[in-house]
Amino acid sequence: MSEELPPGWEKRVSRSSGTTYYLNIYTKESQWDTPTKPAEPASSNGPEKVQCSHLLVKHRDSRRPSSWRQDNITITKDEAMDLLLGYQEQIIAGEASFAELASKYSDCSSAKKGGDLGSFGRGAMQKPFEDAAFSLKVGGMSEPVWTDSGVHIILRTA
Ligand SMILES: O=C(N[C@H](Cc1nc2ccccc2[nH]1)C(=O)O)c1cc2ccccc2s1
Repeated sequence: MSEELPPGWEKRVSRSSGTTYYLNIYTKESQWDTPTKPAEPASSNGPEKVQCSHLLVKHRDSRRPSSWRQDNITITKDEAMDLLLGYQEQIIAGEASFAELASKYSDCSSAKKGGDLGSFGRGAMQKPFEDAAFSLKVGGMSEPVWTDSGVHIILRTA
């Protein structure tokens, strides 16, 4: 029986194990499983820009341990994480909106806009923040992310 492969795949035999595998001719990625749908062309490099809101909790070792909320921030990193996890729980439980809690508790000046940072491309924000933001789908919320500013949760809005 002619084994018709979906378009974009080539059947190969592994030199080491003699096992059949399949090569995506666009991305050169290989897989053991027989493909059932056309090979995806090279995946895009992701969006050029994202729009995010964030809730930042600073601590005594933050790059700038001061904010609109508190002139001199003295809590420890552990205390900052505990606070942030509490906010995250409230948001996930639907007890409060992201924007509500960011407005009240974020140590970033973006708190005035419900945490909205606007749209930004790669290279604009501290790398751990950027990597988390660009890995989110629209509507997705990150796990806590550490930067030199403190610890954040990020909501991608566009
Ligand atoms: O760096 C800022 N604020 C810092 C805190 C901070 N550190 C961050 C690190 C990554 C992303 C956002 C961040 N916000 C501060 O107030 O000490 C920004 C505030 C705003 C406000 C509006 C739009 C962009 C930005 S970036």
